[in-house]
Amino acid sequence: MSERFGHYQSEIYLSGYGGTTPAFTTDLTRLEAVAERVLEPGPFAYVAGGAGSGATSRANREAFDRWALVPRMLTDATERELATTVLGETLPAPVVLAPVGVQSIVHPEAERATAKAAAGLGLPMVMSTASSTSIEDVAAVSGPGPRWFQLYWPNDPDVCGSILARARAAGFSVLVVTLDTWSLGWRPCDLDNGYLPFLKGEGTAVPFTDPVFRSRLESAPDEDLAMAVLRWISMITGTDRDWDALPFLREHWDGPIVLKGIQHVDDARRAADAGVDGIVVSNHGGRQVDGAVASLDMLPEIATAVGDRLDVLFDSGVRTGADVVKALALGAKAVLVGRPYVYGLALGGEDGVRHVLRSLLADLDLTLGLSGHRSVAELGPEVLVRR
Ligand SMILES: Cc1cc2nc3c(=O)[nH]c(=O)nc-3n(C[C@H](O)[C@H](O)[C@H](O)COP(=O)(O)O)c2cc1C
Ligand SMILES: CCCCC(=O)C(=O)O
Repeated sequence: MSERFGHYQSEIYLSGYGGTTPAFTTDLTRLEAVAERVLEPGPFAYVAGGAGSGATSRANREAFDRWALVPRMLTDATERELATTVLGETLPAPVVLAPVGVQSIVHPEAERATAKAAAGLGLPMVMSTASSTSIEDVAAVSGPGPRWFQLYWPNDPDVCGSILARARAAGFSVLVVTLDTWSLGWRPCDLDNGYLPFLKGEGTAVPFTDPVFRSRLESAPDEDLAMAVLRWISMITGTDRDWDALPFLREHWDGPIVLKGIQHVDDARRAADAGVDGIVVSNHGGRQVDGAVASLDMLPEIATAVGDRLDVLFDSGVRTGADVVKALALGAKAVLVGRPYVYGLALGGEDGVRHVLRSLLADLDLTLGLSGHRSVAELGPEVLVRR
């Protein structure tokens, strides 16, 4: 265990057993229920909800239960190493904060609080294009560690270029391009509440602070919010692209490029052929296609096919240390975590995000060690059995 996480672990773990109760649960599978008590129905459903019947979100969790760890004994796992290298950068643990937009709907400090908590732990936060905070304001509170920026790809090339240039200038090095949300999925959970945060101007800080986007408007956003919002929504939704569009990104980004939302092995191969640096095997936490395959079920085949050509990352359904171990054993270099830290933000702002991340890291560290492994690099499919 590295010094860094040894400290987090002992503080949480020993204080818990010593009778000091945490501000809220250390069981990240219970966070949704706990956060529901503090959030308004609209924002809660927006965060917790999934596409359609919710089948994909459920499938994501069930897929983890079909794999089981087989602990090994007497392996001298007293000291564990969680650090790993992703996209050429060393991360203190194989955990990344997934891009989550509109964080102001759960806490006024929004992405600032999340960025500070991530920076304190040295973990990358992927800043969303749909953030409630501008690129420059997030950068100002980010730590010295790697900064990742997520792109919802505007169909106006000059606006896109301007946003990417700002992200580069603000020190973001990795570009994560989300492919699976070129339109919002069918989400009855939000339709039934009549709640879509963007229509209220939430999650528009990036375009509204962008000079090229603003030059496209007849009136400034504070004079005609509805028109500015509609202009933005029509730029980032409704346009699907094809593989021939990718060179545009290379022309406008000189760092690593990661494609998020890959589920089919042929798409993973195509991404590798296109020369991208990484992919996120993800179904957007079940928010886009109802009835889709669990993201974890596609990971082994994809990692086997392209893991030697690019970095394979994973998200959708990660809630526990064991989940992280399973995803790494099945070929992911690191996992992204979404809803759990958003619930932490809702429940306690920056401290709440930190509590969630530290709980996950402590659980990961203990699960790794008690299963008989000294480092995340040792994990492979042989540490699991299929139930
Ligand atoms: C409220 C919310 C907002 C999200 N916003 C974005 C976004 O702006 N960009 C993006 O690429 N993914 C977005 N996602 C998807 C996450 O990046 C991630 O794929 C997903 O949450 C992972 O699943 P999990 O929540 O089960 O961990 C969002 C997810 C949630 C819950
Ligand atoms: C344009 C969609 C942004 C938010 C998002 O990705 C989600 O709600 O899942």
